[in-house]
Amino acid sequence: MIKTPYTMQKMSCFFYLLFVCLDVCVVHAVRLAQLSPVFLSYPFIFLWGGGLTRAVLLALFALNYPGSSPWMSSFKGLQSLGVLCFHFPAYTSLLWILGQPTAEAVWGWHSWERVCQGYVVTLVAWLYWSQYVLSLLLSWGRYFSSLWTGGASEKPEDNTSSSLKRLLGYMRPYVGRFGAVLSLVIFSSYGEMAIPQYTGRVADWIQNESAPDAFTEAITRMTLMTIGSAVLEFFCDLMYNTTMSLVHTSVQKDVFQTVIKQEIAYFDDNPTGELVSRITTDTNDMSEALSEKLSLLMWYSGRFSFLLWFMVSQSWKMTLLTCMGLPIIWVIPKLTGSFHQEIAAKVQASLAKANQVATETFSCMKTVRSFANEDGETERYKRQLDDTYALNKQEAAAYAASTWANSMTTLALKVCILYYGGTLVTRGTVSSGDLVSFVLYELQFASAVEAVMRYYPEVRKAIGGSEKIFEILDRKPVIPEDGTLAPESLKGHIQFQHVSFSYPKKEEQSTPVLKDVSLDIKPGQITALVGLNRSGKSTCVKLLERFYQPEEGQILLDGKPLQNYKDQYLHEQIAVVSQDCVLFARSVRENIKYGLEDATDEDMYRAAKRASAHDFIMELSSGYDTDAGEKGGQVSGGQKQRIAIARALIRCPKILILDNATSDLDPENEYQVHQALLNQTKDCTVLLISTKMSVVEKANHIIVLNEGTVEEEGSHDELLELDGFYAEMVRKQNTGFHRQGEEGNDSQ
Ligand SMILES: Nc1ncnc2c1ncn2[C@@H]1O[C@H](COP(=O)(O)OP(=O)(O)OP(=O)(O)O)[C@@H](O)[C@H]1O
Repeated sequence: MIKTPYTMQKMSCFFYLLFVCLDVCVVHAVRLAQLSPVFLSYPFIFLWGGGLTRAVLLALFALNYPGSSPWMSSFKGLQSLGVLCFHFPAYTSLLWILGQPTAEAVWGWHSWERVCQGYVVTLVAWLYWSQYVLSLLLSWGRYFSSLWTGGASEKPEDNTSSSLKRLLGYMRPYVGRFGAVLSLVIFSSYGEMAIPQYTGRVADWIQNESAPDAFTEAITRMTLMTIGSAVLEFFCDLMYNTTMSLVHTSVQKDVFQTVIKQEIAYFDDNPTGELVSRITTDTNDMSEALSEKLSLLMWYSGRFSFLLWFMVSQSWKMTLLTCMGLPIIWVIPKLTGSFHQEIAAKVQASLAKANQVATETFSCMKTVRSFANEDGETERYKRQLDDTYALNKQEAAAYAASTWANSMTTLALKVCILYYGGTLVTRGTVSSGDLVSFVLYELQFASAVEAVMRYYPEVRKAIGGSEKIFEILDRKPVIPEDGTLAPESLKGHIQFQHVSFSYPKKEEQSTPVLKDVSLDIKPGQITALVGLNRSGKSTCVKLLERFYQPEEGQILLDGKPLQNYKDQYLHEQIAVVSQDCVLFARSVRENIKYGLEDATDEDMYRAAKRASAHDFIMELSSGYDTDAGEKGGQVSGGQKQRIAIARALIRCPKILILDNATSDLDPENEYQVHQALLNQTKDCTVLLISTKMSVVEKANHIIVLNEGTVEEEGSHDELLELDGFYAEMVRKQNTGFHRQGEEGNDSQ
């Protein structure tokens, strides 16, 4: 017979019904067989054999029935089948091992009541598997065994696990404090058990007033333990939060240190705001989550453990009932809650659409008015609001259902416990005080488990979020190894030999900025580098500062490759003052002595005088202690540039690079600064970059760059005589502006 999809659908509808019918038939057939004289003397063998027969027949049916559900033939389905068929033999065997009476269980397992009970147990087991309770417990076990010991876990690590390991690394120096916190958590959680425990004792005393001291004793103990627990909690919180602040500070410090050591290209690719957010916001979020949620998780875990312990010691049967009921308590509100959330999201989307209509209408008000369509727009808005109202009604119903389901399931569990507890009290297995204590424990237990389930994923998420921080901490800067050269005397002879370079770009193809550039910058001379904007002048300077590496060719300093010099030495010998020089939001003194903490005030005054900055600094409100920073600074753009020049000169560099350094100065000051600089840096190699031809014409040698290549070079006079690119630039700068028509008139 060909099975059409319709036939298959019908068959699958009947699958579970047939499954239950078959199970009932098998159970009753086994029951009849059990009564046969052959099996009467081997009840346990029969019990297990019956379970096996049941499992095999049901599995064969599940695997072969054409409309069988895929879940039933999956591992989880077969696992549940195993629970259904073998939980009772296992339970009965356990009773037998514990020396408990088993006759009722052995001969009564096929009753209707027991069969239904079996289905409930299987359902609870399935809920455990399908929820993350088990995975949560397992992953805890895995974490605490592998992380503290530093051992490798079996599975490949996920991000959260590796981030947690790193975090624990930061916590390790404070292991003593964490140990103390843990002890305080344990003692304080234990103290919290006093109220339910002694309330039970008081209930016992009410029933049986024969021991008059028992009441006073119970109340006294309860009070002392509760106060003790509160005091310990206070100290624990204090110690935990201060320790976490220490951890936070050391993470922040390390991130800052790692970022500052990255290559310059890294700062080109990562906006400053993003880097600052990594150091501040991300670390703050992580530490807040850890301080708040991890501490709550710890508290509730402590409470959970003690509650479980006390509940088991009170009555293991009632504890088992509570544990079986908990998954139902979680799952039903979760299902109704997710339905509510789904509708709430739809309501939000609908509201956003209504807002969009309003925004669009008001922003195009003139168009609406000129087409006299006010009523049309009002109608459109109303239609949108009607949609929102329809969804609102659904949301209200879903919310009510979710709250109702929540309280009903909790109530149902409590009623079950009270009913079962009541029967145990009637049988005399537990006292009524124990039942009171148990009910109070159970109340706290449900909320502790719920809190653990809520905070655990949040803590995991926060730890996983810290992954970005650790990514930065793990990043190795792409910088060639530091050189070893640091000669006592340096001539300052710079050579670019066939240098080609393009800026590293993440996605797009990078275009070459320098193409086969060869330059010879003679020691002790003034060399000017000129060219149109974006011709690559500043790039040459950045390569000299070793911010980037040439792709081809090499740069020599005194005949030796630049990368062979020590980084610190190089930056002491080469001082760069650029147009976009930045002063820090600190005093003028700190700015000039930047990076040279042992420089004397005399050195500072000398450098300031050479940069023509001393006089104006002395006139500032607080002299050298005036704030020179970007914000709130009292110094103008030109003055800032002269302070930046003083900052460069205090190092007595061998090579001075002025990259449009005087562009913010008026002609008078520019002349003064240049004159002072050139007079006082006689033994220095000076590389002068300027777009002003009047500035560069005094240079010993002029190199003209055009679109990343050397166009021409020579002295000012030689280049003028050549009448090429440089001569054209000089001409253009000396020619005034005029309108085209006027040009025509002029020529007439
Ligand atoms: N950090 C960077 N990342 C990517 N491209 C860059 C970077 N810095 C400069 N460039 C590009 O390199 C080219 C050369 O720039 P450079 O600043 O060296 O020219 P310049 O001659 O000094 O120009 P200007 O006179 O305008 O300062 C330009 O196209 C510029 O956009």
